[in-house]
Amino acid sequence: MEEKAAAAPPWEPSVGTVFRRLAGAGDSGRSPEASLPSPSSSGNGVATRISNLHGVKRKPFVARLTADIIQTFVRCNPAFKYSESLNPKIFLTNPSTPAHNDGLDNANWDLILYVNLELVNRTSNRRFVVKEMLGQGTFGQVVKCLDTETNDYVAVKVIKNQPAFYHQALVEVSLLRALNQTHDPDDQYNIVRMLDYLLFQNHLCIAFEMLGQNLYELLKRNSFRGLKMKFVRAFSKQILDAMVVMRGARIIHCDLKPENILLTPSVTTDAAVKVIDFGSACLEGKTVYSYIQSRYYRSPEVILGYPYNTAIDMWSFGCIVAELFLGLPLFPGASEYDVLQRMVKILGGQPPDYMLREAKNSAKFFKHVGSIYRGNEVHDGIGSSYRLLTEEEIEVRESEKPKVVKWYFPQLRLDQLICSYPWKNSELTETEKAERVILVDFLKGLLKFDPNERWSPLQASCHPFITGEPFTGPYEPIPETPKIPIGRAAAVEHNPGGGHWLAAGLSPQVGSVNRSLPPNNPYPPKIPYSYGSSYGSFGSHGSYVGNAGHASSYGSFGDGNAVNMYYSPLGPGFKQIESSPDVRLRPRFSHDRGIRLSPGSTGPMSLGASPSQFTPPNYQMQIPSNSTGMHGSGSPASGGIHGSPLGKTPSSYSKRRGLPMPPHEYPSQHGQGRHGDGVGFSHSDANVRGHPVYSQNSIPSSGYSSWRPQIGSGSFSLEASSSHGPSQTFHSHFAPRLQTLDNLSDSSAASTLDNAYWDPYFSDESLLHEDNSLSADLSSSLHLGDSANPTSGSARTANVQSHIFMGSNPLPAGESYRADHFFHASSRGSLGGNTHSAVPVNYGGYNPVNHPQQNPQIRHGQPYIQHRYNQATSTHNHPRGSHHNRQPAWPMADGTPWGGTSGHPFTTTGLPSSLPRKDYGSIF
Ligand SMILES: Nc1ncnc2c1ncn2[C@@H]1O[C@H](COP(=O)(O)OP(=O)(O)OP(=O)(O)O)[C@@H](O)[C@H]1O
Repeated sequence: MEEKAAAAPPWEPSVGTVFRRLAGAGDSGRSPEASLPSPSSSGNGVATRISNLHGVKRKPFVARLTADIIQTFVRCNPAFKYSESLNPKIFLTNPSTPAHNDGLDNANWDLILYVNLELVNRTSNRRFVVKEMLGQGTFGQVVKCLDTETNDYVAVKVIKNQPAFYHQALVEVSLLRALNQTHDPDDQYNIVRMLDYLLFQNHLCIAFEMLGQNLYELLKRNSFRGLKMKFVRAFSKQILDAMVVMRGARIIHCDLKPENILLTPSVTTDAAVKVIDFGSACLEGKTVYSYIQSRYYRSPEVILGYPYNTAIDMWSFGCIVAELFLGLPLFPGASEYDVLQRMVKILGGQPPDYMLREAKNSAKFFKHVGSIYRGNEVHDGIGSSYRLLTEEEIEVRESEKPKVVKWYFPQLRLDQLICSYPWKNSELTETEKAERVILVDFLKGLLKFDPNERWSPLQASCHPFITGEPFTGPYEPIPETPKIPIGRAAAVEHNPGGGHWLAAGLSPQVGSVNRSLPPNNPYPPKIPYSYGSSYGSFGSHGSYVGNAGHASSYGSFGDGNAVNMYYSPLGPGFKQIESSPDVRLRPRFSHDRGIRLSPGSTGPMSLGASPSQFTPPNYQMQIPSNSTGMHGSGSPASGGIHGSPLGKTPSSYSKRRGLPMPPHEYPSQHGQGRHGDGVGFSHSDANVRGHPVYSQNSIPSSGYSSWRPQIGSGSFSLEASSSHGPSQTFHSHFAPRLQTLDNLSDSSAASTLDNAYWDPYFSDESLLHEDNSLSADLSSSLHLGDSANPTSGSARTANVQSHIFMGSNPLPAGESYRADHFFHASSRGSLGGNTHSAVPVNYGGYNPVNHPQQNPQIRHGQPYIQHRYNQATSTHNHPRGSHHNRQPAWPMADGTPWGGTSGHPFTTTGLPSSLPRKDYGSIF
């Protein structure tokens, strides 16, 4: 070779051998050797060595040393053996130190996830290969996974291995399943699709379609400058569409906020979002928890401890819309008091007197300054008998200053705030001014203090801000149904223990009134219209006493005389997944499927006080009154926890927000979340919360005698009746068919509880001694594959016998929602011009949920990979090719930036770290 090289010109490859093109893909049909020079021609054996590597030489050198390194090694050394199991694991969970569940979980009961771990649905053998962390929330971790069945990426929520999380996640599964399959079967209404759910290593895993970044991140990326009006409108409309469907299904989301609105992948200029996270949701009429919604988005009625319904979501929605425009939260209070005073200042009113008179927490925030005369109530606060306490008064009362933070925008009324944004001398066009006037009018309807006056999603959908119709003056929605004010139809008693009893049948909804369409009803009867004032059981403060393996839902509903209680998340028809993933939580009672009260029973739920939305209150009714409680010191429900173990952990907080976690933001550590709310925290309340003991005197003495849980009698039985469930006619096409079930009580149920029923820390060993009879019979519509946990015995086997209650198709045969494009991103919404292809508002046949069909493929297809919290770059290409790796919709594909307001006063790229966005009140 040296000779040849010497002979050849220096710029020319010597023999065309080593530099000669090797056999490759294009050489098909030729043997690799055929394309090589013969050893004799090279004369130096180089080609021989090359030919020995013919298996790998087709690939670029870099590939051979990276992606094909194993093959290369094998070629070099046939004795080389590769085993994936020997790979060092790339852990995604933090901390990744084994602590529970035979080493599978960390100290937070999170499954220790690592790259390429396969989450297997044992029933279907569908596998989800973990790829990377997407986010961490209250319930566990959300990871991006490769669905080996479809070869698409999906987002899998891996729920913590804790009973309360598990049960609440079941509710999420149930509600989403109902929404997806029954109410939005064609994926038109901007609600996230649930693809599968399974049980893996004692963790409930829920697979969702993969979505993009959330609206909070979007605002953040826009330096909190707010979005262009056209995007505000487009997103508002889409969220409203989802809310119309949710309300139709009587589902209260309970945690609407920008973080739970995710962008869908966008390949066009259209901006599309979907609502996620039904982990806090409940059915209207089965509202159980009083401490719900994230603080900034928390409605006045929730803050005040007043019965609530789907109107609380409308409040949150109003906050979101304002935030999308302003770029900053409208009521970023550091405590509930702070939020309230911002509401009062910005909106120029206060909650109506009837609400303040009846709400449990009124005295924490308001001072009664005069006699209450019926009919003398002015809801805007003028002439009210109540006045918001000053900070000084709160301080005197609570012995500590209320938590308040400075305002990040001028203290202006809503209209000024919107119309003068960005609050410096900037020229607005006439169109912009007019658009803002419409937006203000829109927001005013959403942010009405009185939930009975607050617009419904359907009413809001008809507002000119959404429809693009000419705005001729303050919008007057057409009434959807005769109003039965929340709370007015029912007496409210204050539980001496701090609980809040909604007496009188638990539901003020008079079914018969709402069963008929109002004569002037402008809407076709496709959407339920009568739930506005229904709320049913107002079990506001169930203390955590554990959840012995039953879905935590119960609540009540009824019309007039009947009250139905169920332990099922979806009420009757939803047979609880009998077994929790953890054997400790397996059910002990067979009455879990439902409890029906006898007609006329109007007993309140026996609820103590709990700050947790997810506090399962049911067993409170079954714990002997002399019980000292079973919260061991290790139990999250014990002591200072005051309720639920569903604590937002500091880690999840900081991970999601990238913000420091102030001590008061640790509800699970310090008790009940409320604690973090400064004035919202009541010590007396706290003493009651979390007390597991059923207390007779916590039940109002009068009027409820017809219903009592059978405590200590060896049974837990309630009379059943099939005649007073809500009738089918009560629900329209969208509504879940709340069928009644007979014989749901079981008098053979045990009456006593031991730690295994409720104490998440109860020893596994104890359970080994127990019989297996409680292994659930897992054959039903909820198929949770058994845990792959090798320790899973039969007792752990969690067959699920669950008939998730599904209504029928929401639309009558032959009817379908219009599929017109409702939103065109390229359009410029302008006043009165109807330039954004608004749905023609035809009150005679208006369908409020017209949905864009512009990107059907993206609703089903997989989006680009958007990293939200770790912001890491994906190393995993989508297996299906480039169209799955679309760029994020940032800016819009047509180059339109999201924000459009110049001269925004904020230069920060984030909210001050001292300003946590929420206190996770939705959980606690
Ligand atoms: N379908 C999805 N596609 C992409 N990312 C998702 C999806 N669902 C959830 N995520 C990500 O995971 C995060 C947590 O999800 P989710 O809100 O459902 O959990 P959570 O435990 O209920 O959270 P939170 O604490 O906000 O209540 C979300 O903020 C989002 O970033």
